[in-house]
Amino acid sequence: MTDKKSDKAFTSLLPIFAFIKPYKVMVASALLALLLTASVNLSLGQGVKFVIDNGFIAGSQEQLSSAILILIGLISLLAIGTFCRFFLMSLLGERVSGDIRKAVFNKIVTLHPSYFEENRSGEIMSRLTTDTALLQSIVGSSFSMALRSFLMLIGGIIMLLITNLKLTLIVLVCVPLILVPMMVFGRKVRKLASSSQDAIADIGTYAGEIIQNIKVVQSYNHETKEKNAFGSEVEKAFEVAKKRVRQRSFLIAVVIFLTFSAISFMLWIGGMDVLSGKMSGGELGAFVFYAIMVAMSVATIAEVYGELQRAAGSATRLLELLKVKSDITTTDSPIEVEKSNPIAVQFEHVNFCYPSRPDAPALQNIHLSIPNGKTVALVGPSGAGKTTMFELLQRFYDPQSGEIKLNNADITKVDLSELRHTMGMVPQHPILFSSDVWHNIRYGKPDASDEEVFDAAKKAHAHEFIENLPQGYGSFLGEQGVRLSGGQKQRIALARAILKDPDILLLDEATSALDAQSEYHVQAALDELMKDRTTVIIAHRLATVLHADLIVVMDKGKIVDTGTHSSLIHSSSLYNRLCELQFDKAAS
Ligand SMILES: Nc1ncnc2c1ncn2[C@@H]1O[C@H](COP(=O)(O)OP(=O)(O)OP(=O)(O)O)[C@@H](O)[C@H]1O
Repeated sequence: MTDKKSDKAFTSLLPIFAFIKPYKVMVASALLALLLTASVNLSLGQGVKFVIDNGFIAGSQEQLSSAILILIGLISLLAIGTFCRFFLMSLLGERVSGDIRKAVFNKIVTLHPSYFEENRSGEIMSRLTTDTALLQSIVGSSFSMALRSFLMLIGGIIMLLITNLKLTLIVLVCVPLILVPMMVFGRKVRKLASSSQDAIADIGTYAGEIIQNIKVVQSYNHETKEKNAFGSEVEKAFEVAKKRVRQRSFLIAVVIFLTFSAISFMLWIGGMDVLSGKMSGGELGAFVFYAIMVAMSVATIAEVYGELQRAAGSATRLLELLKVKSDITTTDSPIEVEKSNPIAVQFEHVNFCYPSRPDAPALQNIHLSIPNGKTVALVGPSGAGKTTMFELLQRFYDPQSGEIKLNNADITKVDLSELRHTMGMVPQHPILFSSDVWHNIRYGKPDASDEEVFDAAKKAHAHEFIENLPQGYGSFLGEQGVRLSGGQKQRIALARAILKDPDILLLDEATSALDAQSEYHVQAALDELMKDRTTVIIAHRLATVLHADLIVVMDKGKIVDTGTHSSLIHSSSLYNRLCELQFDKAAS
């Protein structure tokens, strides 16, 4: 039963061969080196025999010298072969794990966003790093170790049988006697090692969260509390490690005792035979050599077996990830969006629930026309579904029913990258990468010239402050752009969108109030960006709704009213209330 289960587990390793296949020559050379080292290893036993019988026992200095020379020759061959095998296999392991990492990452970046809601990012990261590292050690060392040990085991047993039948039978009885306790303890150690790894991972997660939220920790004076909590996590990990270390030490002691006792027993029996003249001293030497080789091979195979089992788990997880199909794909024969500048947008009876909440409609029967070149403002209380409209427009999700059209072309039939190329999104919280200003603005158009970047920054009213940064456009902005103020981050994000020059602009306004000067700059940049473009804005500011051609009032996933500011202020009680709450009371 267990065997069947592990057989099944091992078959999950098979797809790795697809990644090894391109490196056939490397594998073949490594196997050749492996064969060489295994046969040299086996002939070393004969070398030992020769040295003892022809050198020591025969008492001939000359023969001893030539025997040692042959031995050194064999050892040199062994060294060269081992170098080739180790170098090629390790390189193959690195190469293959690199390829797997790339394949996994390439998959991840194309997956639909809801995949990341169902699967924790920490887990996906560990597939990319830990699981691939485990496969690297499998390809780079375990496979070749297992193969080498297998060859040596078979070869060793044959040599033992040739050398002395009686002693061989003793060895074959002794090996399991040593192996069984080793495997029992080994399994315990492995279990403890994996829980020890889990405990260390917990420590990492804990510290990561505290570092990320350090300001909250400090402002609530929670340093001591966090120190204690972290301390107890560390102690927990230590307790697990202590158990593991104890078991491991015990394992080593037992192995040493059993192995050397068995060798002593063999020497005793073999020594008796030598004394009675039934075998030569050299034969006994060679025999001990082969017996140790057989025992070591069996031990290695047992160890590698455990490792392969663990790797099978990793491989299964990785391959599962590689097999995931994105829910959002381009059809085989995509249609073109009729080119008109700007482009009109149409929501036709759209109904949508997030996959994680199939019973809670986020949008219900949304029917809305956004004429080309116009600005539409979405307003509504929190959770009304405004952001969801943007998510659907960019096809991060597809609606369960209804259609969204750009110039009458259903967006699910349009090429996905073409669709996203058409749109430019400026999120409420600008997303900046830990890099310099160049990289962050060029994200909108990677091949933009320096002049184009300057131009976009100027239009976004960002050029001046960027020039004043310590290294100008080459200034590093820190993780998530921590080295910039809120208004500055927004203007960088706007410059990025200006550089992209999209047909449709999706703008999620910042809710946090900017100071008058930043507000002026951001508004001026926005005016520039919205000129002659179809624009949808999630509006939080009075200036925006006043300028909008159409205001769409949303609540609980539905459109409740549409109109202009002056009409809605009379006709829509919700809009009226929102204005009072959100905008300046006097103005509304
Ligand atoms: N990824 C998600 N998975 C499940 N439900 C979601 C997800 N994102 C949003 N929702 C739910 O969908 C509904 C609409 O959310 P949405 O973010 O569109 O509202 P919003 O109008 O943009 O609100 P806010 O102004 O607060 O940003 C809410 O009830 C929200 O809880």
